[in-house]
Amino acid sequence: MMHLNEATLLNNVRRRYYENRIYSYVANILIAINPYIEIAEMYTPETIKKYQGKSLGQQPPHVFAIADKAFRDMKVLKQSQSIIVSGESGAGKTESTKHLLRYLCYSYGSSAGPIEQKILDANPVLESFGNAKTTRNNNSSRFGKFIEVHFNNKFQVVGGHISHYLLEKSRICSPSSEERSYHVFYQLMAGAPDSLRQKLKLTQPDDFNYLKTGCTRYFASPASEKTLSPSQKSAAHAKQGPLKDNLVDDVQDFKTLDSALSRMGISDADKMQIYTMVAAVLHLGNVEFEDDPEDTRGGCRAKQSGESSLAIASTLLGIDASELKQALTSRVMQSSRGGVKGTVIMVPLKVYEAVNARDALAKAIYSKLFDYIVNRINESIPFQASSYYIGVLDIAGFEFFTINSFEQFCINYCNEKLQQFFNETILKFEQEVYKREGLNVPEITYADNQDCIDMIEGKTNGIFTILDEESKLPKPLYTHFTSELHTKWPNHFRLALPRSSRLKAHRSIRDDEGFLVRHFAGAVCYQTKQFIEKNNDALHASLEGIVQESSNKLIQSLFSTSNTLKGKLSFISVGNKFKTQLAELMEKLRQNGTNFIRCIFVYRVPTSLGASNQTQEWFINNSMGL
Ligand SMILES: Nc1ncnc2c1ncn2[C@@H]1O[C@H](COP(=O)(O)OP(=O)(O)OP(=O)(O)O)[C@@H](O)[C@H]1O
Repeated sequence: MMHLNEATLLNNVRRRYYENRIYSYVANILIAINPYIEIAEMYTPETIKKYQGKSLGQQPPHVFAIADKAFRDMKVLKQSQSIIVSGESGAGKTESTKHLLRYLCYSYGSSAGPIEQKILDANPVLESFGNAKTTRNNNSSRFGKFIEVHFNNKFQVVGGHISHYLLEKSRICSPSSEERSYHVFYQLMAGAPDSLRQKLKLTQPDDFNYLKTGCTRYFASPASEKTLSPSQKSAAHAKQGPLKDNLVDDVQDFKTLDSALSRMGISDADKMQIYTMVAAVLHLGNVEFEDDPEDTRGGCRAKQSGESSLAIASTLLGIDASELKQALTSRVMQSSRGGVKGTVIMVPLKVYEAVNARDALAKAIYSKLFDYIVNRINESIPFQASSYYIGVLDIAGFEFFTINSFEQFCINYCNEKLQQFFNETILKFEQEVYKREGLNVPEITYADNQDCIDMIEGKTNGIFTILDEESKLPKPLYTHFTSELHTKWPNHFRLALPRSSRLKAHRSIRDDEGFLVRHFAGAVCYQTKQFIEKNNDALHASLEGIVQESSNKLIQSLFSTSNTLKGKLSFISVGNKFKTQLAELMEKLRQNGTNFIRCIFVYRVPTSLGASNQTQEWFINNSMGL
């Protein structure tokens, strides 16, 4: 390109996109535009063959070329490789990841032998439990992942390993109105055989509090729709028909999930335990609470209308119904004087506290189930003698909404770390090459974001540390945490009060209810209201106690390792866990060779504008999240 700037680059990829050439290179970085249609011949076995052993540039730009480059670099440099796939939600990261894995397994495995098949089988399973319909993407991954494909010293695929990050938990109890919870809930209701649905007492999405706040329609093709009986459909589904997507079909996807689980070596009995836990979460959500007029201390009781749900949930969870009821409506406290444990007292919970306890239990069950599923996948793709691996990182890009909470804070922190890594790898490296070759290229300046990272993760006054300290107080308060933050970082360029936001909606947030971080990609204003709850992975002791004694072996084992401090509210820091996981990931990335893929999402031009100057303007303003 004669003139290289954002506008010419954008125009170039746009013109290529209109010719179905969705891939372009900027140096070694692949730009991938989501085509939203199947492009003929794009990913066929013949196309795979064309890229095998070819240097970048010998064939048109392609995600396969990056996979092959990683493979060749691994072989020649004798070094493990990473492929970092970035982009906003819906940009095509997960689809690119799947193509990369398919390419590696087909090209350098024993032509999709059992191990390769199991690596590929991980995708439908992960998607059932970790993906959901959002307003931006019908199949949005609500967790980050680093998938390693391991090779032996002959450079053949021998196994794999998946690490996962930050499953979005708020979705489990309250998906927002246009969105859905995790696919598996709908897949079970739409696609499981009658006998299984009856056993699990699964009816239709409207019947469950945890689903009915969101969209209750299934994804179904015309053929799948015909298999659904009226009793399986929600009112919205019956009225408006199914949601349609070429890649998502709840009826079909249940069958795919079930057979993928079997191929992974999960027995019918273990599958039953998995499905049971999924159903238990839904029934638990139907247990509701009201003030107890007989309790003088302002406690609550379970509503009569939810008794049958309580009974079903307890049966499925393998715990006694009355014990579950008690653990949801009260918690155990043990007074300690002078280090000696005193009497045990039952503290009644208020309605909102019982609701929080119930939701915390549901989230804990589901997220532990997700951990278990990933562990089982990893057990199914073991390797003894791995020499090197190629790891593909598929993790959410920078997020900036009107309301930004703890999840956005963690994701944006992760993106700060990845941006720093990108700066180190690409920009520093390029400049070293220019210098070495004596090219007179002016030095490229870029904003160093170490100060932002330090402010977030620093051991003494980092935001995560301040949050953890607040969480350990007897009565943690988000307003106190927020004030502490502003006090400890009064004049830092990266941290400001919400009122300094350019957005009107943020300027009305009180000083002790939010903070603004000037990230590398822009300023984001965070609302701290739920930071303390979202940063705590612990259940209160009474609840933890009863699930640990469940007669359901899977539930018992999943909760057995938890470190409950008997008689006290324990605290398990989500932020700290993420920080540690991310440090491990960055360490791996730094040791490996690196390849970058940047996915871009193209908004479709409203057809109402037609071919006009307005369309052109719309496109320039809205088209690509570069
Ligand atoms: N290469 C492709 N060819 C055809 N369609 C694609 C391609 N890549 C993505 N899509 C379409 O775009 C949708 C969104 O892609 P994908 O799920 O990969 O996005 P993502 O970046 O992983 O989003 P999220 O962060 O929400 O998980 C897919 O479900 C598919 O319909």
